[in-house]
Amino acid sequence: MSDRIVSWHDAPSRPAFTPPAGAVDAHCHVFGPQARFPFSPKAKYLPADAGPEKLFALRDHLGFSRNVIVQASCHGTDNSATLDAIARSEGRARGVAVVDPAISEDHLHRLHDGGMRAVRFNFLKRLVDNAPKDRFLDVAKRLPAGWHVVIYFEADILDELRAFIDAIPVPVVIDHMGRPDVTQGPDGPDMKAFRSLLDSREDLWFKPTCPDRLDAKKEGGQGDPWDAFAKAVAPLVADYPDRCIWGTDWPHPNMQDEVPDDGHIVDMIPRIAPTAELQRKLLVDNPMKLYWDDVETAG
Ligand SMILES: O=C(O)/C=C(\CC(=O)C(=O)O)C(=O)O
Repeated sequence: MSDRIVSWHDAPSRPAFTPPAGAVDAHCHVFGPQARFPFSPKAKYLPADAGPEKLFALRDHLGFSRNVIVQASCHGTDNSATLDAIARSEGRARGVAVVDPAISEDHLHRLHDGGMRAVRFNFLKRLVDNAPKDRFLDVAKRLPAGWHVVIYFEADILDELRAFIDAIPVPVVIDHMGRPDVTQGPDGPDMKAFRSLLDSREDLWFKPTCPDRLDAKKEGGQGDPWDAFAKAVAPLVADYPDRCIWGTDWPHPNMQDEVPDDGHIVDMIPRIAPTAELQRKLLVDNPMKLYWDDVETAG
């Protein structure tokens, strides 16, 4: 297939920021390789291969120790590519699965054995055909012990999702803060609404991630170095330091028109988490609690 998309930098810079020992890149994906792991017939984008070797080389290049690999929508509900990457990581990766809500308990436990610790519910219309809340809630009630739910949505449907989120009986992690308009600033309506969601339950976590998406030129932002993102997001990390986790979002699905430099993405970290204590929480303590609660110390 000649038109498979490349959405990642082939030679990202080395960041100026050095992550603390044991740092986790808690939001990244793998694509294929397609010859072994074909994309879903329902995929909304067809990327070039971005497999585990590339991901682990990037992890080392950026100074990270671990990855949380989130099943990308182009692989649908067949988690084989993500499970294969976890299996190749020598214990240094765990995952977030996407499942058919009718999945059996047995299958969920096999996913657990393969390193999955959460399911993702994706509400972006450009990525999935449907997002059945009642069926999502049913599977949320049947997850293995210790699992959580990851939700991906855009700010304009937050209100509509509140009752659904309230009803989820396990901890919830929100991808990219529910995609607020960061150009509104830290006190804009989108950030206010997101703070009100965070205040509604203690076991709600978030990813202060994707400056490249949220402050993209095509979203009305300025692009790299993503100053509006830094300004809007730093106060959120300061106010909820025990409930945030961070990731690169490599290989940046659908970002082929404004491919970010991963070194620059990492250099956003000290701008939103300026102290060593905040950095340790964001990159080590918090993701370890969610994904490696069976491991005593990071490293
Ligand atoms: O991965 C992300 O963070 C965002 C994505 C892709 C995605 O979620 C998927 O394919 O499942 C996006 O906004 O296109």
